[in-house]
Amino acid sequence: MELETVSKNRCFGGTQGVYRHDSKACNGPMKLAVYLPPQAEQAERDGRRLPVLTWLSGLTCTEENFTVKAGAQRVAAELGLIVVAPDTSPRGQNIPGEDESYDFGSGAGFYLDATREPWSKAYNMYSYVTRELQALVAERFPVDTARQGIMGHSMGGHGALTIHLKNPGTYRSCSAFSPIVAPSQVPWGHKAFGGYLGEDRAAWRQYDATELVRERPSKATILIDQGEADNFLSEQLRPELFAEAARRAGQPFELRLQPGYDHSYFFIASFIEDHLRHHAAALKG
Ligand SMILES: N[C@@H](CCC(=O)N[C@@H](CS)C(=O)NCC(=O)O)C(=O)O
Repeated sequence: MELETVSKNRCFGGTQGVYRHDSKACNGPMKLAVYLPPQAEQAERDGRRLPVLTWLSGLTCTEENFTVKAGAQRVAAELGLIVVAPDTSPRGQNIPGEDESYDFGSGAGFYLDATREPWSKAYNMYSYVTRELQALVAERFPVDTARQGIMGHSMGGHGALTIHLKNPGTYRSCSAFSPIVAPSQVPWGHKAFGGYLGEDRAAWRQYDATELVRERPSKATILIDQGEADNFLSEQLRPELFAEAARRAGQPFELRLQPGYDHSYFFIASFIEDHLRHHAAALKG
């Protein structure tokens, strides 16, 4: 698969890269950021492979927000983790309404495969992340596909939880910041799922972490951080709904409520180290 280099910068002894490629699932060019820790060069020479984490960002983000704001590289370098951060939606599809709101269309792919026209021709972020990006990264970087984790923020926290619960053998570790845990029950989810999937609520269940955890809890311990001063907490995020369903289903998890923290990347930067260590420990060996 072709991968065009947009930029490359030395960072904590490794390399922060940004790349572009043509995506089938998203019907056009997609960008992604990949951090290679310093261990990657030696690993490539020795034919060894490193664990990889996929980060999924939230509404309005591109591959850039996490890369420049979370400060994940220092600890990823220490732990020898490759970190991949894709864009959050297809771009430039010329679909009416695509760029009208921050919570639908561009920047708001919701990590699902749309079934409604015209969105279904491009808005296939679930297949993009779990198949196309997966294959591309495995082909182009020294990643150990048996040691993969997934994490994300807000809409990307929803993506991380649902993708882990649907593919626990591939994405073996999971964590989330301020995730949308029950999209079927909150306004962001109603708008996105209604628009991409239609009004048949049965079709929504496969992309709702609170529904999924009831039916198929995983064995991994899911780490969730949530700021208590997050403006979206009570209307859109509602982590208690997931916690209750997870408890009943026997899903191991740790939900940490962090006093004073809001929804921003300042919150993510404050706790990203814990998340990276959580994944590294789960993917060890
Ligand atoms: N634009 C929206 C909020 C969007 C928002 O908070 N996006 C979060 C993810 S849900 C984000 O990460 N924004 C980009 C950033 O902070 O760099 C609003 O003003 O209500």
